[in-house]
Amino acid sequence: MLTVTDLALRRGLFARMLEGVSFRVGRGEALVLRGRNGIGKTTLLRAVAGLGRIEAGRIEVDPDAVAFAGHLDGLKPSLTVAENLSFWARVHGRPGGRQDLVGALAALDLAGLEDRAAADLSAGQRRRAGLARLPLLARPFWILDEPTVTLDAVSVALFEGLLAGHLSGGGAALLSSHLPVAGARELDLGPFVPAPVPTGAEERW
Ligand SMILES: Nc1ncnc2c1ncn2[C@@H]1O[C@H](COP(=O)(O)OP(=O)(O)OP(=O)(O)O)[C@@H](O)[C@H]1O
Repeated sequence: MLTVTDLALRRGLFARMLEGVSFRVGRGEALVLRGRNGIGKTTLLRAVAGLGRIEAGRIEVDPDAVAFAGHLDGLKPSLTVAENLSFWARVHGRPGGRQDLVGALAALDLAGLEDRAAADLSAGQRRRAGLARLPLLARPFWILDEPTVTLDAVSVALFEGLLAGHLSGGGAALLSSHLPVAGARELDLGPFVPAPVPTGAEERW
């Protein structure tokens, strides 16, 4: 479902990172990116989601298969939970009527919170509202940036159940997490390797 070949990325103008990264994620698989703070996990996830610049290499994935739940929850604070989910459904070409949200709200234990403004949610509730787009959009490839941050043990178990159901239904996922994720393979992005100085630069200096 995803093939990444010899990838190098850049964030901003000067910060080059992650040279020669290659991996595949197939149906029924989850792969967790591991590495120190700042190594480039978010940058890599954003690139796979089509949100970042590729310095070298190739990313092969069907963009219409992707549902991205980023490090920030992507919720507009002044809108209610239901309005936020409706917005996300419609942006992805799905119906976003009240009835269409029921399953996703239940899956993330948000029933009863649908009319609360996102600004008034607790951190864990906000994270669950951000993750509710996954069952809502029903897309086969999930890209998740630290999905369990701020979740309590019950909510982590809820998320793991959701992920397990997604994988057993033929879906796939690429995640970053500093915590273990049940049933997932891991890719250690290793130590940061500075980019080589471009040929000829020494003479100019
Ligand atoms: N907009 C930006 N412009 C320039 N550099 C940036 C920008 N955003 C992030 N960076 C840098 O890019 C590097 C990779 O950041 P990234 O967020 O991908 O790391 P990460 O592995 O996800 O870290 P963490 O575990 O802390 O979430 C960091 O050194 C960071 O400071």
